[in-house]
Amino acid sequence: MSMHNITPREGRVTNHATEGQHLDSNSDGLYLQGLHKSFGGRQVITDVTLKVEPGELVSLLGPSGCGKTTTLRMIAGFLHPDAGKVWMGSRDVTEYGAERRPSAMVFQNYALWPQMSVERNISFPLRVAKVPKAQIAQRVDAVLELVNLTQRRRARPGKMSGGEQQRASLARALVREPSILLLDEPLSNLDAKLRERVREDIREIQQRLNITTIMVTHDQQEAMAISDRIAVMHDGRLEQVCAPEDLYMRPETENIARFIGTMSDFDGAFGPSEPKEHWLVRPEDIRYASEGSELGSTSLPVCDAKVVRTIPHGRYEEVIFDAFDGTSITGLRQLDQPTIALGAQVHLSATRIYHYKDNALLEVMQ
Ligand SMILES: Nc1ncnc2c1ncn2[C@@H]1O[C@H](COP(=O)(O)OP(=O)(O)OP(=O)(O)O)[C@@H](O)[C@H]1O
Repeated sequence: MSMHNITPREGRVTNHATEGQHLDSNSDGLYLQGLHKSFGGRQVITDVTLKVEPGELVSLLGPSGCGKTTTLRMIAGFLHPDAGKVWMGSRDVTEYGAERRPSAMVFQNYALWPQMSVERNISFPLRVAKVPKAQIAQRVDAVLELVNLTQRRRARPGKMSGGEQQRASLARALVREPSILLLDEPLSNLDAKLRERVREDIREIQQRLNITTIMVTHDQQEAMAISDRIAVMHDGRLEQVCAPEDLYMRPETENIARFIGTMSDFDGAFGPSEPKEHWLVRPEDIRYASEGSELGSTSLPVCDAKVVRTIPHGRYEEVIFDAFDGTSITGLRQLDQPTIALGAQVHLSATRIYHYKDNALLEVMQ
């Protein structure tokens, strides 16, 4: 990637329409090979192996404390693994410090220097690296344009919005022309509305530069919205690495099934004289019929329950059922479906159910 050749395409970030011009990309792939890390005798990363293709955006997703940041810091070169290797392109960079790696990181808190203008902040890494002045000016201009901050180049971080600070921090990482971009919870300091816009901006820039990117997040919607693939971590291990839609439709472990979206426990039987079995089910897959009316044909298990709560969400409402064994099951009612009274007794079934044993997916029935 060559910053001074960047010709922005149409988009919210740049507002310049020069569609059709492409960048040369020297984006590196990333390969994490069997990473392990312990702190004070406690193992926090176990055998993390992950291959990221050049130009791909992969999110590391998982609950707090699962090891996402530790993994990112080992990729960046701020932390040395106890075992395993980090490859960038064809180079083993495990023994390199952060400054020798072809990667750059955007920090969660932006880490901008308050006393410096945006352009001084952005040019800083190049001044430290003693890049010739004319080249610095060119590269800073290009990257400011890329993140749409040209008009704000003389502003200090304290006078900028959260979104602008985020873009300045992204620009400071990109001005080094890294071949791998590392994002540590890049949107967590922004309010909900801005977060959606900035995440689209990040994706657009990432795709325009075709730069290999690893993003740490605990926000599944964020990961779903912009990732090519999502790597889900649990307790220091990678449990599943796949496209966002596969993660939702086919969670390979019970941990992930319960972490992504909503899953209810569903104890149902295939027939009146059949034993009950334990399943997991998504709200949109629940079907209900009030006592005395037919559920329609279903080959999947059925159980009895009553409506205990409805939660409006605008276009639809969540319906919370209590099964008679005490479990709570969440279903949905679209606004064009008949209303359902609190306390109503219903039969429940599902169009798709998941069966797990010892955390592993055994079968999906539909
Ligand atoms: N320098 C350290 N010394 C001791 N323990 C650490 C250190 N850094 C991380 N840990 C521990 O390692 C585990 C993984 O932490 P890590 O920050 O990687 O998780 P995370 O998934 O990024 O969580 P969060 O989303 O809360 O940032 C946690 O239990 C944490 O307490």
